Amino acid sequence: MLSVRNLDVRYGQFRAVQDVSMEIAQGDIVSLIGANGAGKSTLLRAIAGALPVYSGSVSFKQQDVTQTPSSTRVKQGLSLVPEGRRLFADMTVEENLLLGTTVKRSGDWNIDRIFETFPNLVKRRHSKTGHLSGGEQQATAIGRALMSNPDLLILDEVSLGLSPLVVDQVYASINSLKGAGTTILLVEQDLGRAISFSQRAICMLEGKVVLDKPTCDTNKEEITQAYFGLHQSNNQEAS
Ligand SMILES: Nc1ncnc2c1ncn2[C@@H]1O[C@H](COP(=O)(O)OP(=O)(O)OP(=O)(O)O)[C@@H](O)[C@H]1O
Repeated sequence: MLSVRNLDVRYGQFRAVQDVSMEIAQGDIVSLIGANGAGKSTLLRAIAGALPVYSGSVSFKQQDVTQTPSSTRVKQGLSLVPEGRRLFADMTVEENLLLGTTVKRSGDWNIDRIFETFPNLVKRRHSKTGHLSGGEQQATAIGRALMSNPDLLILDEVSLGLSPLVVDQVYASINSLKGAGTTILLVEQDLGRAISFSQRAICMLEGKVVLDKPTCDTNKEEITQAYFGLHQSNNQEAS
């Protein structure tokens, strides 16, 4: 589904993402973990085409998309829910959701199914998103991405700014996507949740991937070590 090879992304001279490679297969659920500033958002934005790549490549469904505009990647089935949600505050929930259909990809997602998946949005259907709670905004942002019927859904910090209860609700909704076969790459800071929700954990430190393992083969301690740089090399077995 996604193949990232030796990716470098820079802000001026600063290498925010350094020599990152990863392969994500169809149906994989992958959590991206790392401290503030580790390069997670930069990597996700580069994969989605929102940031130019300095070197390396991104392939999506066997096609090199390294130089492809983000709008074309959405049409191809790659959708990013960015950190901070980026909704149109003066438009209603329904209007924001309908924006997701402008790419006209066929699939099972339509506005009725979004409201079934996120029942907390039903009563807010005609409210401007600027007036919504954080959880409602997050659900709208995820719903808008789903309206494009993505094959790969990338979620940057779904839990950011939400209360634990609302995070549970958002995850319960995302959980229903697993059954639908959608491939998901998400940033999750809660290691327990990352391990229980996803099949694979990728940890970044200072722009590099320092751990990439199936969650059944790792644990909180090993990921914590990688997170703080106590883990020496990628894919190193815990001793
Ligand atoms: N527009 C920018 N210009 C210059 N440097 C930037 C820019 N955006 C991010 N950076 C730097 O790049 C590095 C990686 O940032 P990035 O936002 O990708 O990290 P992150 O892992 O997503 O962090 P967080 O969890 O805080 O969102 C940081 O050192 C950050 O300061």
